[in-house]
Amino acid sequence: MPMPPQSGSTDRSTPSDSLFQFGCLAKVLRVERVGFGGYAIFAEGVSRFRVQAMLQDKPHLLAKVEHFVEQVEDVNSRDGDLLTQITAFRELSKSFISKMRDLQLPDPLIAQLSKLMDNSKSGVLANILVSVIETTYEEKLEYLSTTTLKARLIMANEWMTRQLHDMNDWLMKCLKVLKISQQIHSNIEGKLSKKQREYYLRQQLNAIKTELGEKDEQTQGGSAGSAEDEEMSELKRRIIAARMPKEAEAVAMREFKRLKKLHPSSAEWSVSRTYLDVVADLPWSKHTQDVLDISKARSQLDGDHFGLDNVKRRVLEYLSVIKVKGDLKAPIICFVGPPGVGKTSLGKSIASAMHREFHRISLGGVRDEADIRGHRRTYVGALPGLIMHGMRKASVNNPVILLDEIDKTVQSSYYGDPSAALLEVLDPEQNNTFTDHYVNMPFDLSKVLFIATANSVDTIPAPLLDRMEVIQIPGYTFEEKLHIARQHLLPKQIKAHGLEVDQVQISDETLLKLAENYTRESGVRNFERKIASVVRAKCVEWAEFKESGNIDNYNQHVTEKDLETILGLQTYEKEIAQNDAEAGVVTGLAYSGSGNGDILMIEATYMPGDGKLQLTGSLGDVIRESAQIALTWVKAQAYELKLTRSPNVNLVEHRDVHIHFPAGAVAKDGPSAGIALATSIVSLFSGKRVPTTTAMTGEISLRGRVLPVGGIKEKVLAAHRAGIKTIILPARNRKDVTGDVPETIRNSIEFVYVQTISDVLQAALIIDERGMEVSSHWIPSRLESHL
Ligand SMILES: Nc1ncnc2c1ncn2[C@@H]1O[C@H](COP(=O)(O)OP(=O)(O)OP(=O)(O)O)[C@@H](O)[C@H]1O
Repeated sequence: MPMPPQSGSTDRSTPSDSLFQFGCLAKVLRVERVGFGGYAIFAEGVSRFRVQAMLQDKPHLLAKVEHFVEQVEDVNSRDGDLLTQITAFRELSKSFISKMRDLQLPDPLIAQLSKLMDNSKSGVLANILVSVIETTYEEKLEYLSTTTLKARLIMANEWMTRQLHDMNDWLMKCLKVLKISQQIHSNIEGKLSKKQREYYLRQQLNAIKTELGEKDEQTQGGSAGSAEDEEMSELKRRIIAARMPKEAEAVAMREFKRLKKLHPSSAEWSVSRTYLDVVADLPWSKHTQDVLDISKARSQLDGDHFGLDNVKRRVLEYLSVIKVKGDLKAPIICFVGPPGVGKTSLGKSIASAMHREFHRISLGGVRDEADIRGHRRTYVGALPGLIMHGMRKASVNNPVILLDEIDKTVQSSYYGDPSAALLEVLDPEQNNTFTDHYVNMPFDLSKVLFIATANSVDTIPAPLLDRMEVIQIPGYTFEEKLHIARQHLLPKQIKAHGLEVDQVQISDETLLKLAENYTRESGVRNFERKIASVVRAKCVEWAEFKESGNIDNYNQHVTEKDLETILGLQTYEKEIAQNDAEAGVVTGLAYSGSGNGDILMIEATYMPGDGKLQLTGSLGDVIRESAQIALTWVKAQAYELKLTRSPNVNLVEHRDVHIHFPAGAVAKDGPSAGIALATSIVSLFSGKRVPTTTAMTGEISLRGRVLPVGGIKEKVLAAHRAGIKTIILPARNRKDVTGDVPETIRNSIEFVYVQTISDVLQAALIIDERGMEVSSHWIPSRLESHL
């Protein structure tokens, strides 16, 4: 039904007489309850109409009307006057926008208004603008009753020109325009977000308050009571409470002011808000009080970890220096060792010994510099890097941060070099002004105690390694594992399963068998898992007996037989000792990048051919070159080694040699198989065999010298686990054996230290074709006399 355009009609007895003859047909979009008993109606104008005849007064007005279809502007129109008016109106609209910019209205508001201007026909736009600019009531009625577009534009242009002179008063009206435009261009129902509605309502409220003179415009942003304002003041409070350095606080406050000006529904608003949240959360000045009691730290480390005496001593020295010197400008310590030897848990112990917060950052697989240093805020979904994230999590500026698996970062990828970003973090001279790309302000990391862990130093970039003090944590012997299990792992697992310590009892022999037969690792992680399986099985047993009321029949002892029932048949055995020796087969020792030692079988054979060397078993370049060197050396020494009858005969003239490293799926590399390769070739051609209980490691040079290699302790432990009785090692590795290898192992293995490959052959090839020991005298290389 048409609505009277004059809601304030005074003469109710003859309504039809007091009504204006023109009206506006409107579509009701929404009716809302406003306060007590009041309603707000949101309506969208559809078209003009004129009353032709009043048909009825009561119970409601009924009239016969004539509708006017809105005249649409036609750019091809021949009416020059109309086109002039349209152009003038468009110009005025532009001035309107630029005036709004001058008034520094929020950018999103201006953007939306210009969009509306670009997309709306001049007629529609004129209707909107005339309804909000200052016009008299009569002028409004005149506008309503004007049905031609040209006439209406003439009026709009005149009034807008008038209005533009006093644009300041328009400030609030502009907001109204925006609201109207939104209602026209979107289906209001459900489309306006809660925040948008809140924003518009608050703007209206402010306008009303300004009208009533209750408050001035400056204070409009801070109206108390509104949830959003409370949120903003809370944010401001947090920024101030963070007690940032002066410059940082100035940046944060500037951002905060910008945030206040932004529209809450804009993307920029949430970006800015998240940023301020992060910045306010960072522990700029919060820290915990260090408690550096060296004797307490010692007992904490002893209580948490068995053995590792060298490591603990070094850690205590480190802590003492911090205590005496009072700052952390000591090199960052890096624990290097195979998996499961307690590197991470040592870091935790250090943190609790110092009463500091602990946070672990896993660097495994990090390949992007931005992972460390964050993304610039201009990126969609930008976040701070791992370091700042860690600081936010730790919520104090002096935590212990463990950079786990620092050797596993991907170096120099397409996305930048993460280790380059770590250089700044780890340099005590530079890290007091670490700048994350996201936070974009310097943050002081100098109070943080960084500890790094790695499985091997080989893959740590040299500049990074240079900033760290490496502390090696080698693998454990079975005896050590037994003690760790007895003192730590078993009680820990029993407790974790809700049992009492005396409810699961395992003898030392059984525990040792568990370690020897079911695990083959340098650390104790798998061992702990197996212990957990055993305890779990006992837990089930105990629960079943309890349920059946036969708790007295529960047997807390775990025997070796039980291990087989619970864990199945033993997974590993000392297989080496039981194999038969064969010509061309030699046991080498390997040290993998993950820090584990292992035995490495080498098999050689020959067949008719023309002297080619074939190598298989996933081999890298270095190990291939070692094989070439070994073959060249053997060919050069063939006569002296009694492999050929004359010095002029080529050992492999009519033969191809094939050397294979079983476990072909496992990649192998490095020079340390050199002496084993040479020995296997000599064994192949001489028919003399190497006992299966003899293993060897060492690099060879073309002149037959044996050069030292790394990973000795790991290799020796692996050999011991595999049942090796004799190990042939380079003489220059003697110090590694005496220094690192536990005495019990040193006593159970015979070590033969060698200078040349001739020494190796002498020590290794002691079984002839008939299985009898020979004491052949190997003639040293002619070249050696020149050494
Ligand atoms: N000497 C030890 N004394 C007591 N428990 C130990 C010892 N060494 C290792 N552990 C235990 O072994 C488990 C594995 O240790 P942790 O996770 O620290 O290994 P890691 O060296 O950091 O391994 P990775 O290199 O795979 O990260 C932990 O439960 C830890 O408490």
